[in-house]
Amino acid sequence: MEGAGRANDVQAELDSVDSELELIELQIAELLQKQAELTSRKNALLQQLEEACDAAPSSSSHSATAAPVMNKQEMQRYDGTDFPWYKELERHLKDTFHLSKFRPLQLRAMNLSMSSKDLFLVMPTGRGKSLCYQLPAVCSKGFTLVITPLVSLMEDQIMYLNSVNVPGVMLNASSSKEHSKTVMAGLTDVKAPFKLVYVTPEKIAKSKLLMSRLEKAYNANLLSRIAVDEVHCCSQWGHDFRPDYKLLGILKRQFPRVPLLGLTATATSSVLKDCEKILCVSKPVTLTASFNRTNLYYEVRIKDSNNNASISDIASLIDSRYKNQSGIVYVFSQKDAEFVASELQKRDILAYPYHATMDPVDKSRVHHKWASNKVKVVVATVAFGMGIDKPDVRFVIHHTISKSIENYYQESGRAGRDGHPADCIVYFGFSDIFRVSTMVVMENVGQQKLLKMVDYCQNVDRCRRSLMAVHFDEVWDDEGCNQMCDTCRHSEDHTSMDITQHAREVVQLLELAASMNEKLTPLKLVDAWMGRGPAKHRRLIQTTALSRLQAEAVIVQLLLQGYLREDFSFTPYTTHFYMKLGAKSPLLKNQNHKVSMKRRASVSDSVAVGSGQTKAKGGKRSVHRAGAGPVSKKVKEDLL
Ligand SMILES: Nc1ncnc2c1ncn2[C@H]1C[C@H](O)[C@@H](COP(=O)(O)OP(=O)(O)OP(=O)(O)O)O1
Repeated sequence: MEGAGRANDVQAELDSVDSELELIELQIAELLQKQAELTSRKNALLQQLEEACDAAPSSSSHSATAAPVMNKQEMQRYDGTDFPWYKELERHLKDTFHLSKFRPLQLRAMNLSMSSKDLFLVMPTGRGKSLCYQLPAVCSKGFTLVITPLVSLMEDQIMYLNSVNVPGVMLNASSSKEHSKTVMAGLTDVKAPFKLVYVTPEKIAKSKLLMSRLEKAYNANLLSRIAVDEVHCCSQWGHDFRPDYKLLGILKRQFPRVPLLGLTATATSSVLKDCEKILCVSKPVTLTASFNRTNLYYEVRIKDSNNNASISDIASLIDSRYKNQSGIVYVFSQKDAEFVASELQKRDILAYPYHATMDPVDKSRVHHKWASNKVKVVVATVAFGMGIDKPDVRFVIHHTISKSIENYYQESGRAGRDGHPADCIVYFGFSDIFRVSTMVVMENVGQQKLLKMVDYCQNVDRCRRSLMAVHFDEVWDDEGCNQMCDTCRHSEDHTSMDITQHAREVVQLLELAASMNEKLTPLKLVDAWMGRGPAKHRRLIQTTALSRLQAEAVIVQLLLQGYLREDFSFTPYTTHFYMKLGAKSPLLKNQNHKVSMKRRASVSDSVAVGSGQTKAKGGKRSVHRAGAGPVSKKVKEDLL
């Protein structure tokens, strides 16, 4: 009797906790709604502020704190060609650097820097930041001092400058005495034997001799400009803090008349504020290029457990939409690089593998053949990245998802550097989530970042650009996308599906497994739910009628929404992943609680759920047999 009374009490308390949790859910939903409204209001206000500033006269009496350093009209003046140095800039752009025109913001940055303004330039990787100090260096008296964190970056730059006959030298911890002596002497030589002098921040911090030579050069007006590459390294809030960068404030204190140019591909406004203080520059002009690559088309395709089907799909794309065009297929592992390349070869596609453990000679041979268009496709791990600067890459296909959206942006961003349209397609497979998890398990926020990538892939109703933009502190809305992603092209093509009952079944299954002291890997969970597990389970649980892809999509959704979570255990050889109940799973006990997911309406259940699947432009789907025959004679000859 007493036991029954106690059970009633517990049940009553549980009900009350349930309703409180439900209330919190509602409040969270309301807060999220409010956040969206406020963000949109904030953007509208920022727009109004910008317009008001534009309308104000340039010599306005705004207080220094309220007004931006320069208004839009003033800024646009620096895009002009009527500066005394313009002809020289243009001549060297063509004759020395062999480039036909400036890229967006380059001329503005150069004009500002040549006008002796201090400048922070935030531009995505590969957009041409270096030219913004290299070209002014060539057109100015004396030399430009460049602070770079890595010796390898310096070496690349010097190699490039030598190839275009621009004298550049570097000084770092491993420079020989003789070399250092020559460089030090050159710094005060009025004939300016070097136009660019690259040094590490440690050199500035530790070499008194260097500082005294720079002082002499400054007094002789030979130090024309200071460029601080990877300027975000100054700030502890940046992602790559370098203690020696903290000491670079000495440059502006010692050489106040020399314009400073800080360059970075990644810095929020608070990081830049911090850099401003550390470098002792007062109110620099900040130029920020949008990270939105408008010429890239983003698409997600669902990969089922049959790996060969996705390879056939990739082969079909390369054979039709990308016929004779250059591209990269990114894979997860070295083994995958070999496997996928050989499967593509079997399908008559000349594709070379590339990964970190290959012989360096083979690596550079593959790189060279690809760069010179003798081979169109490289199947590579992310080791194929640094220094890849081919302009005409028309497609980057990810055979496996990247470990974060930031990584995906970088990797896929190797497409379309020439500004012409190019495609970025990622194949999203359920089991890949857990393969990539093993790679990021030790990283600080690795799992969270991976789940954001999964969310990007699972999404069917939001512009893919807008999902990426959040990671760069930017707003790229659906209009800015211009139908250059699959969700914008199919904007009406999704419905909401109630998955509450499915969620309850999955939770019941995991509870049953836990009661039997069994751990379920994600794949076993799907198997068991589909009635493919051990017979003892099948008797006890409600199996699902969903297709495998649907079942996987529901489980991914439950993982993203926090009804499930990943758990892992380590052996000396591998990491095992298991599915566990997540923080929100108790909410399912409440009969009024609802869980839903969005899905593509037009995609047949047997093909994909939550997929961005679209047909290749040529209209063709996979035409090759899975596991097709041996490598063709033609490909064999080309491989030799
Ligand atoms: N105006 C231009 N026209 C054509 N190509 C250009 C132009 N300016 C630069 N480039 C090329 C030169 C390089 O091959 C490539 C990338 O330039 P680079 O200066 O290395 O980029 P970046 O400095 O922004 O990248 P990172 O962040 O990797 O240092 O772009």
